[in-house]
This record gives sequence, structure tokens and C-alpha cells, in this order.
Amino acid sequence: MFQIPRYEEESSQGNSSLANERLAKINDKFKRKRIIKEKVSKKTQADLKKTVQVPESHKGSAKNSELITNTSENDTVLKENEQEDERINLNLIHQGQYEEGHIEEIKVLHSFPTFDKPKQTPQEAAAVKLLGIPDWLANPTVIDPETTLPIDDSSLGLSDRLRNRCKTLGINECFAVQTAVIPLLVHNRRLSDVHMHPGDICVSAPTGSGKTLAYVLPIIEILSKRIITRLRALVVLPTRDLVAQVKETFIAFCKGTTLKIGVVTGQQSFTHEQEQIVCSSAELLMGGKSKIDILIATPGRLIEHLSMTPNFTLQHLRFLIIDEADRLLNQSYQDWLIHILKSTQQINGVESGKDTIGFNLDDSIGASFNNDDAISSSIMGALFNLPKMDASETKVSAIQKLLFSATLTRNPAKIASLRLVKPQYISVQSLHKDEGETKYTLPTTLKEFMIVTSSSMKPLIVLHLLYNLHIKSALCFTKSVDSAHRLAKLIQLFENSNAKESIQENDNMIVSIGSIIAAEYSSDLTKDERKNILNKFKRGDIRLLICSDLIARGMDLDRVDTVINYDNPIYMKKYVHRVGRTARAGRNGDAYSLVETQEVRYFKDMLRKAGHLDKVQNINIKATLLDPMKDAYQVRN
Ligand SMILES: Nc1ncnc2c1ncn2[C@@H]1O[C@H](COP(=O)(O)OP(=O)(O)OP(=O)(O)O)[C@@H](O)[C@H]1O
Repeated sequence: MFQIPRYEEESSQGNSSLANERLAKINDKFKRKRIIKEKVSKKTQADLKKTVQVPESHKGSAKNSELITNTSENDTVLKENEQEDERINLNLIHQGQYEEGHIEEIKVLHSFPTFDKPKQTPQEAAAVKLLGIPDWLANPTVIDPETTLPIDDSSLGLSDRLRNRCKTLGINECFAVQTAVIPLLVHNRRLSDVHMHPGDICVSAPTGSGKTLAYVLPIIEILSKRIITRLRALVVLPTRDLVAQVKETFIAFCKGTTLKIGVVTGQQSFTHEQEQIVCSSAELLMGGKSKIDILIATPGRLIEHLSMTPNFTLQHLRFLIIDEADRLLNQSYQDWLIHILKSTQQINGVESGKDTIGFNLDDSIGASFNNDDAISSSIMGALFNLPKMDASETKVSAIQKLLFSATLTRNPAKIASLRLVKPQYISVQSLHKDEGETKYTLPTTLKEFMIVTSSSMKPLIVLHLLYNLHIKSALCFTKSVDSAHRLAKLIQLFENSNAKESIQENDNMIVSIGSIIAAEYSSDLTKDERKNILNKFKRGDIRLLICSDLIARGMDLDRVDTVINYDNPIYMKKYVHRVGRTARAGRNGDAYSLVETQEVRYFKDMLRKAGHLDKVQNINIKATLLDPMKDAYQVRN
């Protein structure tokens, strides 16, 4: 870069007198130029201030102050630009490219005038929000979360056997979501009815509000009246752990019936699973031959069985339950849905020449079948060219789809992909108007906090929460298996080094050290290791379970009194599911989110957009509370 010499000696040209002359001329020129510029600049600023008029509607608002700040910022920018111009011009002059006597005209760009946003009435704003959302989804049947019904209430339609079973298992009343869904299914459905579709149901209810029993109880109630075992209910869930959990619930409430339950998740060998779900694979049977009434499955493995397990058929299916529906409707899972819908739509299968029920029609026509293997009446007409009689009634596909989630999607495309029939939407959410519009309903018994901190202090804060707040049982979510591993190691090292100092006094607060038993729960562990850890956690032998999002959804772990978001989720849905591992079934629970300084803005934006910011309290932790642990922690770290 060319530089103007400050002293003669500094001149690199050697021709100092010439340079001095030039310099004097330049200085003169600049004085004149500056005077002109200052005049222009004053005029420009006056113009700018005129142009940046504050609209009436913005007066007193944050935007107003932004505009005014912008005006003063403009001044600074203008000055900086002027200085830059001068530097450039000086360089040009020195390089002999500037013509004497020529003063460039300064062009000023005026800012665009601001336009007022078109004003929308609240009704218009609401209408825009609902654009593309079908009517039934935009107008749910809203149930207040406080609604309950005694389990003996006749409107539920539960048999004596099932009511007694519920009472034995400690269920004496039905929660809100159950009061809405159970009667709807039990009263609208008879096993023999294949002439009228009962209508599909989408349910959105907060985490821990009892959605599982909302479908488990009516399905058991309806299917327990069956005579022949056929696969009539299929529950699809996103993870193996959830399949195991729902299986346990079915088994507990099925006691006393002859209903049989199977699972396919890929945890057992393929042949082992086949043996569990179908009676025979030696001969092809048109009606299939099921060993089970209810199948609980993960999507991937289910598809494998649909295409590779002889006599495995969905033709008798009456209930398709999609639990954690929004997760299963995600892009990565989309294929399973297409497969299942194909398998349950007889017309497509027949038209394509390849049946939808697991065998080739040409090979199978004429195969003998007894009552056990009877073809579903709803697909009989499509398979065979049966003579039509006056009394013939059109049979409909009898599968009723039931979708459940705490964060049900309102994406019209995803909903359309389900090809719902006469759907209705039930939403458990507060009816109190003063709570404002929120996108997600969280348990009313949940208290949420955020703690702003630095990344290096986060382990100490976890220790503080556990020691000083006497948390008995906490789930701590990290962003990755590595992060979970590191935190678990740090806590273990910290505990080992402090085991002997069992009690310390600090500011009148007793800090007991050496009493946390932390464990890591991740997909790296084997099935048995994971089961073992969960059992220990449920028994209270483990106080802190550090995990990635593997158990963020649906898992119902007793005794979780606190959730710690060690690394924060970037999506609100994930936040809702994580914090929903506590405050379940009407119990109290706390959720702490440790937010790093640079994440605060994003985190708050996420909450604000979901209408949830005011529910999360910002708390500070005094340094004096962390000090007793700091030394040991720093050594370990
Ligand atoms: N009527 C009831 N009375 C007492 N406890 C119940 C009742 N219904 C469900 N529960 C208990 O509430 C807990 C939460 O139920 P569940 O797991 O079905 O919640 P969920 O709504 O599916 O939650 P998530 O959205 O997190 O999956 C379980 O421990 C369950 O046993």
C-alpha cells in the first residue's frame, strides 16, 4: 500500500522538494474539499433524518428506538465513508491520477422510505396460520387436562374384568385423554362390523398424560370378545425400548384374557420372530395364520416381515396405532407407512396382480382354507369375482387408524400421507383463555428453569443441583454419546476424589459429597446392559442417568423428579419430549436447561416462538454455592 511520507527522510522517491510541493497542493485541495463535503454532509444528515420518519404505529416501540439508533449509526457510517474517500483520493493524487481542480461530486444514497405493515385483524392472522390445514385438524375437540372419570363410570364402556384389573394395578380413575378416547373406541366398534368405517382418530395430549392406556384399554376391551386369533391390532413405535414398554403394559392389562401379544423389533433373530407371530409357513394360506392378536413393532422390522414372512397378513387388521406419530411421520421413516398402507388396501394389490397379503394370487387360488384361515370379508370381493346379490353390501377397509403424540404434526402434507378416513382430532389442552396461544401443552405440574452459564461450568452446576437441591432422581440429556460419556466420567472422578469428605459446611448449607451414583445410558450398550441400568434407576440405585435422546421420547421412568438439559435441544419438540420425562401422571417435576451464553438468544427465540418463554424462569446460581466443589473439580478436569 502506498504511504504518504511524514518526513523528508522517509520519502522513498528521493525527490523530496517535488514531493513537498505536491503535498502542499494536496493539502490546499483537501481543505477546500473538506469544506464542501461538510456542507454536503450536513445537508445529507438533515435529509436522512427527514426520510427516516418514525411511523405513528411504531412510536414508543422497540422498533422506534431501533430506527433512531440507525440514524445515529448512519452518521458514524457517513463519517467513516468520508474518511475512506479521502484516503482513496489521496492515494490517487499521489499516484498522479487525480486531476487538479476537479472535485468529485458526492452522490448520496437516500434510504428507502419505510412502509407500514398491512394491518391484519386477529381473525385474518388466525386464518393465515391455518392455511392448508384441513378443517378437522383446525377444529379439534378440546379436552381440559383436569377432566377425570372414575374407572367404574359406565360411559367408558369397560367390562367388569377390565375395571377390576385396572383397580388392581392402581388405576382408579381415567385421565383426560382416556375419558375422551376410550368411549369413542369402545362404543363405536364391534368386531363384526365391516360395513361402516368408524373414522380415524388423531390425539394430541401432553407428555405423561396417559396416552398409552387410552388405546391399550379399549383395544383389550374390544378384542377380548374375539373367538379366533387373528392379527387385529398393530402398534407401531419408533424405538425398541418403547416397544418393550408398551408390550409390558398390554401384558399387564390382558391378564385374564386369552389375547396374545407379539413384538417384532429386530432384537431377536428373524426366524425366532417368525415363529412367534405366524403358525405355519409350510403352506400358503389365503387368510394367513396368526399366532397373535396384537403386534407391537418398530417400522423397519415390520416391513421385513410383511415382505418375507409367509402367512403374515394385515388383512384382518382392525386397529393401526401410530404412537409418537410425528416422529414416525418424519422423512426418514416415510417408507414404512407406504408399505403398510399398501398392505391394507386390497384394491391396489389385486390390480397389480400381486396380492397385498403375502402370496401370489395365481398360485393360491384353489388352496383350501378352513375357518381359521378365512380371508377377511372386506377383501373377499376384491379377490374373487363373486356374484352380486341384491342384499350384497359394500364392504369397506375396516382398519381404524389411531395417531398419538404430545407434539402432533399439523403439516398438511404429512397428514395427507396417512390417507385418513373421516378423521377427528382430540386435543388435551388448557381451556383457560389467559394462558394465551401456545403451540405445545406441557404438564401443569412441571416447573421449568434456565441457568445461563459457560460450557466449563456446566458439570459443576449439575453437581450443585444434585447435592444442594437434594434431587433424588434425575435424567440428564446431552447432545451426543461422547458428551454423555465425558460428563459421566467427570462426575465419577469427582465423586471418587471426594468420597472421604462426606460432609462440608458452606454458608450454613450442608453440602454432602460422595453420594451421587451416576450412570450413562446410550445406544452403545447392549440390550441387557440397558435393561439393567434402567432397573437400577427405577429402584433408585442410580441417581443420575446421563443419556442422549434415546430415551427422550415416550419412555415412562418412575421417580424422575428432575430433567437436566445439559446440552440444549435446538427444536422445541425435542425440548417438550425431554422435559416431559418428569412431571408425569400428575406428579411434580422440575426441568433445568443449562444455556451457554452464546446460546441464550436462540434458546429464548425457540421458546418465544412456541409461546412458552414466560413459563421458563431464569435463575442465577451464586458463585459461593459452587466454590466448595470448584477445587476438586478443577483438579479432575
Ligand atoms: N388413569 C391413570 N391413573 C394413574 N396413572 C396412570 C393413568 N393413566 C396412565 N397412568 C400412568 O401415567 C404414566 C404416563 O403414562 P403414559 O406413558 O401413557 O404417558 P404418555 O402420555 O404416553 O406420555 P409420553 O407422551 O411421554 O409418551 C404411566 O406411568 C402410567 O402408568
